[in-house]
Amino acid sequence: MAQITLKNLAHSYLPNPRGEQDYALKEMDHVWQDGGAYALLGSSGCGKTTLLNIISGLLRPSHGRVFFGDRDVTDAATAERNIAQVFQFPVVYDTMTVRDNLAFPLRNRGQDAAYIKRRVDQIAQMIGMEAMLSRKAQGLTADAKQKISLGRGMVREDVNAILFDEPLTVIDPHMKWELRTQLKQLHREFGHTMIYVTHDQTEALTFADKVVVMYDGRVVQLGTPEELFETPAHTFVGYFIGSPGMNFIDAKVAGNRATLASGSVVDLGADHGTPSGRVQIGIRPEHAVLTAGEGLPVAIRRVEDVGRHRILRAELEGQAFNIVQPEGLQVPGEPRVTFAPGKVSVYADDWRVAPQGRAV
Ligand SMILES: Nc1ncnc2c1ncn2[C@@H]1O[C@H](COP(=O)(O)OP(=O)(O)OP(=O)(O)O)[C@@H](O)[C@H]1O
Repeated sequence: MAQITLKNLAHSYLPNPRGEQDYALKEMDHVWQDGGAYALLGSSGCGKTTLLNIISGLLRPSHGRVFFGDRDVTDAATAERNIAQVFQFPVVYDTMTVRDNLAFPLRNRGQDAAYIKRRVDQIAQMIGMEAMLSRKAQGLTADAKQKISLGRGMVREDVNAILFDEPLTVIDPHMKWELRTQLKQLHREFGHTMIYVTHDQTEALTFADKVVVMYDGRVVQLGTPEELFETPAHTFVGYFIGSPGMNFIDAKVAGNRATLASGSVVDLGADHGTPSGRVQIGIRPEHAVLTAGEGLPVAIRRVEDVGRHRILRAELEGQAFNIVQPEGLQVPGEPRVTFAPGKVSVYADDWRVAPQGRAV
């Protein structure tokens, strides 16, 4: 296992990139701790696969270096990096049995037969395929084949890292949840460095200890699921994490006061200085509270009942604004909204402005 370090890494697919816009990955410095379970999360085209391919050695970065531990592997081929990979679609040998497919990486490295049997049985149990070990892979469903790919990716205990690129795309929803839980269990047991690429926040937040959020070729935040929820470092994180995402309202900020376009003032609870650029305040729908008396006037456009709570689709200051209301509460006749103290974030040109005296 190894710590993975990216130094001044950047990548452009163009031979002569002219500016930042020509880079699929903008310059980044980044450390993936040995034994960490990371999810790499972001919408389509933000550079997740590019980054994963650079780590695995399928792609050579146009700038910067990649280290596994102290070793510079930038020019090392995938085979030399001692990693396991699981891709979006199954890669299995149809003519082999399920057992032989799972055993393949171990046999390749000359492990002894008793160990191989023990390890394959353990992995087969994890992916729920003990009963199929003697079957040929041919004719199995795509779902079953992908489980074999996952199992084969995890069968070796001595790899530097396991890289997963959207591995559950073809798996049915119920099994997805089960496999994710088992992957997490496996991580706890064996402590592999795992990097899991996905554009699905549920997948990322349930699998990973640390989530790396990418946007437009950059890592915009690396944090625990709780940090991403409570203190999004970038408006994209606020918008992407949560359901619905964070609300943003244009404002002017001075000290602990945010003044909105209508002249209404929101108390920020802490000094935020006088940020410049496009300044917005960000409020999670869960941190907005409907009242009948105090607060800002809000118009409720639609109510969606989603089980334990309701989502109120509203309008505040002429902009769309979502409120999550606990079950059992009523919408007042002339609704107003207040924000939970200390739960209003400030953004300047999309980046979070930390309250003074506190880290981001
Ligand atoms: N081989 C390539 N040649 C040229 N441009 C590419 C190539 N592969 C990816 N790109 C571009 O690089 C950017 C990042 O793509 P990448 O596949 O890394 O994103 P992604 O986040 O993995 O997206 P997805 O979730 O859709 O796979 C995109 O603008 C994409 O069009």
